[in-house]
Amino acid sequence: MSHNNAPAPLTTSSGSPLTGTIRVPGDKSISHRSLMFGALAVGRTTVTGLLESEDVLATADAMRAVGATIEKHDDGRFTVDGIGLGSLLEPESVIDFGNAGTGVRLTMGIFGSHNIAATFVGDASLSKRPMGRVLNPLRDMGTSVIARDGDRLPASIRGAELAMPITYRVPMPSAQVKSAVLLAGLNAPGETTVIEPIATRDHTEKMLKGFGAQISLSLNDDGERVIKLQGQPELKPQDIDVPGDPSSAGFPLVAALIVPGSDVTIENVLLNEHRTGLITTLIEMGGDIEIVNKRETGGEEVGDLRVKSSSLKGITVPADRAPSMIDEYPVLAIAAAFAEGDTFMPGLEELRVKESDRLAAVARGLEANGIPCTETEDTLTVTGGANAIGGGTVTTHLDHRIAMAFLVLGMAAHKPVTVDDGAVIATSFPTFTTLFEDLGASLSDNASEAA
Ligand SMILES: O=C(O)C1=C[C@@H](OP(=O)(O)O)[C@@H](O)[C@H](O)C1
Ligand SMILES: C=C(OP(=O)(O)O)C(=O)O
Repeated sequence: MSHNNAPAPLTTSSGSPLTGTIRVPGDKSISHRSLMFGALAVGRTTVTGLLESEDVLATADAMRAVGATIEKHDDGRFTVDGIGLGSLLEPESVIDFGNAGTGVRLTMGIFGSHNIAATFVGDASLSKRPMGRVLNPLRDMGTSVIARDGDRLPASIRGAELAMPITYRVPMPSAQVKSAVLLAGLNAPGETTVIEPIATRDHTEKMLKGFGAQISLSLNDDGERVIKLQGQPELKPQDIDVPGDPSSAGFPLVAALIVPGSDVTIENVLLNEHRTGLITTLIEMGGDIEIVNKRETGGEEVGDLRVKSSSLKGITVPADRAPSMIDEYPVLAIAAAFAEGDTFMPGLEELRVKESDRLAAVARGLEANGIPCTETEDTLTVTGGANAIGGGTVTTHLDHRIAMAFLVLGMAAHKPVTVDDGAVIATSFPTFTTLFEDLGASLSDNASEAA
């Protein structure tokens, strides 16, 4: 896991246009859930296109620790032989989730309604992140918790003998919190209700339905989403084909827009409506992005993105779009650095509790590279243009998206850009370097040589 890897500085510099056709690895959200739901089903689930990143592999280990058998086969497929809901074994040792917020929070939900004890740890980044947002509703369902001050990791839980179904209104826009409550509700007798005032990614709902759970969605009088789950279903194994991760696609997408003369096609990208905010925003900024070959696989829309370098203009990004592009703001800020005028991004409070305080990390990184920006508690404004930029070293704070976003900056900036730790990229996008080299980008792990 990334917290065990030595920091490895990485530098990018501008050079030739980016050209070619690529595929980004499988979607991280769907990959985590494929392993979790496969573990809760009785029988064999097959997963093709699983993202083999550190976060997802930590989830595989966690599911093995409660009795699932997860294997990779020669053809690249993974199989998950599930133990079945209600039959989880007690893990024999501590569960280490490394850098993975989704992994630990959803797993707390699953374990929290089983009568087992488990202790969770993570790296320095994950140990700073708030876990109360999932531990509080779990407490309401009967889970006992001992956690570090502020409900941080390390944390130990013991699930109730019989979990109580609850009705829970999610206080912040978070698919992880929604999912943790629903997953705990799976092993609670009766109906668990989650009220979601602001829509977030719906992979848990869609995939649980595919695995045979009874789950329904309606809108209440206030227009809030009401999700109802009937507890204790028998989950049936599935064959899952994981589409390309739109959050990972954001990096070649922005790189192709800002590196002059580029023409890149990214195939097989997930186009779930709760994940496409970045594409919408970049098109509004003047980006030449064509969505072709739209099709449906496994209940999800996918398509190919053809993107050519473009003159961008600054815009105001609607705050209510944030949940559909929450992980993409660091790379959007890089696009904004090349756009004419100001790009104003409101509604960013959740960025403060990601792998790093992403609002601050982005602002400091832009400043280190001579790009004017203004940060408030929950907004970022970037003043773009074609001025001399780059030349800085960016502190990544164990945050893969900060590392990748600023490496994209270096591909188009006047001077090379160095990130202090490229090893963190393995959290979500282990093929990042080779994929960009295939497109013609210039990356170097020797900062002095490149600079
Ligand atoms: O449910 C998920 O798979 C995710 C939800 C989001 O987190 P929040 O729910 O904390 O916003 C996102 O940032 C994360 O990368 C993946
Ligand atoms: C926020 C992220 O992930 P997680 O919360 O799963 O660590 C991310 O991948 O940008």
